[in-house]
Amino acid sequence: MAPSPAAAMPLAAEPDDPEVVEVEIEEEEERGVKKGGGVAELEVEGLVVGSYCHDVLLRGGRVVGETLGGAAAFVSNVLDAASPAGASLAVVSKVGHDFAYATAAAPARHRPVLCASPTTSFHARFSDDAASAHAPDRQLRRVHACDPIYPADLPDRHFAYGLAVGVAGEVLPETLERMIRLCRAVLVDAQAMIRAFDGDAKGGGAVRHVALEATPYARLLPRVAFLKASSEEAPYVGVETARRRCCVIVTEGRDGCRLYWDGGEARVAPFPAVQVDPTGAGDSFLAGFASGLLWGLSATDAALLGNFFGAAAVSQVGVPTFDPKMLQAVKQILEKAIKRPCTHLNGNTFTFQRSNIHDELHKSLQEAAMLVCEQKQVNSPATYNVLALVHPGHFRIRLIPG
Ligand SMILES: Nc1ncnc2c1ncn2[C@@H]1O[C@H](COP(=O)(O)OP(=O)(O)OP(=O)(O)O)[C@@H](O)[C@H]1O
Ligand SMILES: O[C@H]1[C@H](O)[C@@H](O)[C@H](O)[C@@H](O)[C@H]1O
Repeated sequence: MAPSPAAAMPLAAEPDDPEVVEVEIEEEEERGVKKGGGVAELEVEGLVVGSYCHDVLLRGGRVVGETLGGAAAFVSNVLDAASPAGASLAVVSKVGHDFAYATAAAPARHRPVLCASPTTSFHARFSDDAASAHAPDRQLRRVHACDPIYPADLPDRHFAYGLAVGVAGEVLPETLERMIRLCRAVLVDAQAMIRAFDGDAKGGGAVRHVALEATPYARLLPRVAFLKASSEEAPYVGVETARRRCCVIVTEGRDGCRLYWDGGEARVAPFPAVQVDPTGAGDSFLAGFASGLLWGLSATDAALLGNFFGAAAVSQVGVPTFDPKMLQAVKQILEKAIKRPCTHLNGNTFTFQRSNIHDELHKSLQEAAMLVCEQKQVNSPATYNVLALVHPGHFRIRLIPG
């Protein structure tokens, strides 16, 4: 189906909510918005909720790598790198005293809350068979579960936007509800809502999916702006029902993604990548997408930025390091394409239509993506038998020699 003309997406909070009116006034005052026609650079704060974790990567029964994980780690990495000037981030994440990435050279970017329970940890068992873009590429097992994130753990202030990105059921339904009240637009990763765990008392067990409709999160969907699911998760989300309540984005691995809203849909093309580790692709996609919205792009155009950062994520093991020159090039492309360096996520509506800069933006970002691929090949002369090719100098991960 061809993308439809502009469609309107309501705010996360009800427009007649007195809290919203109050926020608008406070926001204007806090941001020093110039009145009377002056150009204003808005300051926008986002809220990311979800815990960091330890990821242990296994192949053929052997541990081949240990990395910082958790969607919040990947998401904040991209948002910090790609958001326009004036955008900042608060991250609410819980870890145990065993957390291994607090003091490393490239630590978790935002300080987590320390708990008595151990850090959430996952074992990701990769198969040797080449996975299709739509098939599961790994079996996940939760080994430990840290404490949930409660509504009271969220900061007591309002945010322009929020990302609910749990990995182990830690974003409770009541926490998501509080996020919806605090944030003007909320983006949710389906994995925060539909994961269930076969388990023992310590939280260990295989990761399964349950139907979103059967969870307490389902009633919150009409107040969510965007719901992202992988193609493996999409059947549990029920795209046809969900798209009537919010915009649903289904990521399709190396095939890019599709957006579904009430009244239209669009396919957004992928970028080239040499995949070494698929972990965090969906997280990086969601953050790239959110930063595209912050730059003022329509949802369909913003998904290009999602695909770009999804491709960048699979090119490295663990939380990726971005080349500053690549980031500069991306920001220049956006500044040139948008011609209006102001943040937009606090607008009243989102638009979905593919704009007339879509193809030009795709072409320019494709050139930046090629730079990433070429640079990677120059920097990675050695072939490591880890997940495929691995950057030997990557310091955020501990690779177990083959
Ligand atoms: N091999 C690839 N080549 C190019 N882009 C990719 C590739 N894999 C993923 N991407 C990009 O990343 C996005 C998210 O990937 P995917 O659909 O695999 O998410 P996911 O299964 O949620 O990932 P994960 O659970 O590993 O974080 C895709 O929509 C695409 O834009
Ligand atoms: O670090 C990863 C990542 O955040 C993935 O999005 C999630 O699916 C995994 O459970 C987690 O271990």
